Amino acid sequence: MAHISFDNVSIEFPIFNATGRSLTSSILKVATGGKLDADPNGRVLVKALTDISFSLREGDKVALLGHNGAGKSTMLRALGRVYAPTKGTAEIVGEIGSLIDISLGINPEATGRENVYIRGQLLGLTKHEISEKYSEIVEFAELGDFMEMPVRTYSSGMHLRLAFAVSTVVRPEILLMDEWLSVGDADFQHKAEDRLRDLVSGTKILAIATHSRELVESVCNRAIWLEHGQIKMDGPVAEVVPAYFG
Ligand SMILES: Nc1ncnc2c1ncn2[C@@H]1O[C@H](COP(=O)(O)OP(=O)(O)OP(=O)(O)O)[C@@H](O)[C@H]1O
Repeated sequence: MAHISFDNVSIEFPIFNATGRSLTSSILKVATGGKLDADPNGRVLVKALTDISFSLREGDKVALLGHNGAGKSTMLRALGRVYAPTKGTAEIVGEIGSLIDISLGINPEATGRENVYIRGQLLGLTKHEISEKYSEIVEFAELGDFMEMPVRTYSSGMHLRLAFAVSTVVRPEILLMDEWLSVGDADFQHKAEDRLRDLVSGTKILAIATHSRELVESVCNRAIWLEHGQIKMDGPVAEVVPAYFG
């Protein structure tokens, strides 16, 4: 059973070329973003997440809400095991799929076909699994003979079609998204929307960082509101969304 449990998780970034003296308050400054603090040596620390505790179980489709710098992306990266907690423990059980930065690993000098294999392997698929899904990916991306051309010859929309088609071919238990992907021209967007909805409905746990009320209300059943790296509210969409968006 896929599940996630964060117990007093904090994530801090030490900044090596800044000192506490550059902060307007020597102890703590809060503006937009996480909290800025200084360690005993006067080194600046960005406290991106502080004492975060929550658990997610199968069926949870959670929106991460919060102003710029509140900690949403850091939280997604912690959920994806990209960042380990500086303090506390994060237990993440289940196969993770990330639609954050779908172009990651795409090599402009390689052909579309070669990139399907590169990106597919980054997503955790074996060569054999990619070969099995290859025609589905090409059909979805509608790139035809361009699959044999280097990606540097693609338009930006074609590039995104390829990245989207490969990235959405996996069916993870835990799906992480940074906003709803909107790619390609009107026709492709329509197809992409259907594919994303299908992917989201098939996933066991979804975490999506977003600033869109409409998206939260149509896709999620739970919302976590982050403020300066801490949980301000965690509950059903019907409670958190009106409190956050007003
Ligand atoms: N690699 C990093 N090094 C230093 N500080 C970082 C790093 N990544 C994030 N931060 C800090 O952590 C805090 C949270 O950032 P994060 O990107 O998680 O916010 P966010 O809620 O996703 O914001 P946005 O809505 O603007 O995307 C911010 O104060 C940011 O400055």
